[in-house]
Amino acid sequence: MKILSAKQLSEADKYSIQKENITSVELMERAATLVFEEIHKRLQGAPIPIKIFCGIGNNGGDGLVIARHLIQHGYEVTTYVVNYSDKRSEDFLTNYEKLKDITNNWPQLIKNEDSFPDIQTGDFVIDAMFGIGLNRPLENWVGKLVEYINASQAFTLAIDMPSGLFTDKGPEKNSAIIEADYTLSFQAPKLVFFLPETMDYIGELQLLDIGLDREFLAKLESDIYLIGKEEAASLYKTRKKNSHKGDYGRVLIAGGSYGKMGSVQLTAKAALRAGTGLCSLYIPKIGYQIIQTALPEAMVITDNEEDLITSIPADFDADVFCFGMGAGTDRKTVTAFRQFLSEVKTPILVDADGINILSENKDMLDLLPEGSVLTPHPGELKRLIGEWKDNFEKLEKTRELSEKYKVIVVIKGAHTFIVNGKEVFINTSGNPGMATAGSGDVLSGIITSLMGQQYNNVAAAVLGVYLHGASGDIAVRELGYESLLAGDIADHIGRAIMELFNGESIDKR
Ligand SMILES: NC(=O)C1=CN([C@@H]2O[C@H](COP(=O)(O)OP(=O)(O)OC[C@H]3O[C@@H](n4cnc5c(N)ncnc54)[C@H](OP(=O)(O)O)[C@@H]3O)[C@@H](O)[C@H]2O)[C@@H](O)CC1
Ligand SMILES: Nc1ncnc2c1ncn2[C@@H]1O[C@H](COP(=O)(O)OP(=O)(O)O)[C@@H](O)[C@H]1O
Ligand SMILES: [K+]
Repeated sequence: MKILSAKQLSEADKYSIQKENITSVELMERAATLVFEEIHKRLQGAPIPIKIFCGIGNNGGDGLVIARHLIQHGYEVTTYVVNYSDKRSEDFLTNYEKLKDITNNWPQLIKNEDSFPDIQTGDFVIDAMFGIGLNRPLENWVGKLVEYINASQAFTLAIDMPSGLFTDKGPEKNSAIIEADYTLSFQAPKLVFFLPETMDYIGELQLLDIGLDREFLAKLESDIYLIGKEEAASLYKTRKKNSHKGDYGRVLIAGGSYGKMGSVQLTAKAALRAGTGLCSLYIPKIGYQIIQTALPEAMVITDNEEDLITSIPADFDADVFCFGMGAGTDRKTVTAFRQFLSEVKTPILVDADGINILSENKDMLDLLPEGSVLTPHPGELKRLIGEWKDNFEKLEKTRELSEKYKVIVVIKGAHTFIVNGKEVFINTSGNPGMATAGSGDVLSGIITSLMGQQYNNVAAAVLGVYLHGASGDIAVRELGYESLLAGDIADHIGRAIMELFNGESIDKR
């Protein structure tokens, strides 16, 4: 699904109005009625005090429509107009009159701090103050009102987006933003819903299809895509009955050092679970017995050195190489990686200490084969691209790095971002149970495995990240967040692949 900007969404509104030959107030009625239906479905007429805070633009207009329907269905509603200026939008005014026509309980005006209403913890607050039209931070008493609502602890539903949040840029420091428990957003997801610094304001997210023109939406250009089950399933390649292990990739995973052999073991296990035909590991001598015992399906080659890696065989017959987990940054390992990069021809996946080595030796970035994949967590990314002022800048700097070195960068996080030049894919699977040691190693194994199975490298990264999160989601249902181990993520990859197709076994499709 495409992520659209505020400008594109307004254009889509305008186009759809023209094409369908409806008025903008009719579109508002349609959108806000959908919101009302969602609320009604859940509340089922419950006598909960509902307090709707409306701005004076079209987001406020939505709030007035929602108020009208709720009142007509017998709910206990108080409507407030946050009267920050006299410039009321036409559609707001139309719905203001319509609301006055059906109730004597007219909207109350809020004009300063003295007119803030009482809000109880058990109230249901609807935030219809500002949507995609916000163009500057909320100030003075309007900002204070937002903080007052947040402090109330009442359940808060944001319409289209939490008030105070911009659609296409990061918030200014200390600005007032509604901390929603739930956001019902129109038509398309907005980028800020997924960025680390703003995602917490959204609460749970639900998108409402308000029926904007499909052809127009399809033609809108966007480089940013949201990846869910449907998108992931479309990337999946079925297996042929007439095939053998050589068809599913020869993988070489190089890494590990004294005390860190678990990392490569997790990567190799994940690669095998994700379908790799032949998996070999290149590790220091110390790891030989550990790996052979823990993972009999993998083959092992050892370095001459006992505790760390001092060479990596670039001439090994592999479709894809993976380097970095648990490898350390000893001078000898840096030299080995440099030598390997100067010889290797196929794209590689670089994680963890591999990325740290690149950060400390930036000239080595030039040696990365085109289409290689880097999988930094934010700390590793910072070492690679330097500090950023907000997540929009982080994304821009990552795009520059990706374009300059022709590599795919996977920024790991609660929502992992896969950056391929200008293109960005945002993952939606995964859960906080996955914030556990080694889960990044498992991700590297899955992506490497798919690269080896002849997925193109971008598809491997996108599908790999989705499957990693989906495996974690399945494992957590059995184990709970706290108990989830990285190895459990690896163990559930098969189920995650099957769930792409609603649980059907897919090997004979
Ligand atoms: N047909 C459609 O288009 C549909 C639209 N829909 C709905 O419309 C919403 C967009 O509506 P919108 O464009 O009217 O913008 P909105 O978010 O209400 O705010 C604009 C107002 O805020 C003001 N303002 C801005 N920043 C401010 C600040 N910091 N402090 C104070 N004031 C500030 C700004 O004033 P100005 O900058 O001109 O002074 C203006 O008055 C969208 O999110 C969705 O909910 C749906 O019904 C579907 C159909
Ligand atoms: N809250 C979360 N929601 C979803 N995924 C998460 C969450 N926390 C961590 N993850 C995922 O877990 C992995 C952690 O990777 P990383 O930080 O490299 O861990 P490690 O180095 O211990 O292997 C990433 O893929 C990340 O996306
Ligand atoms: K809002």
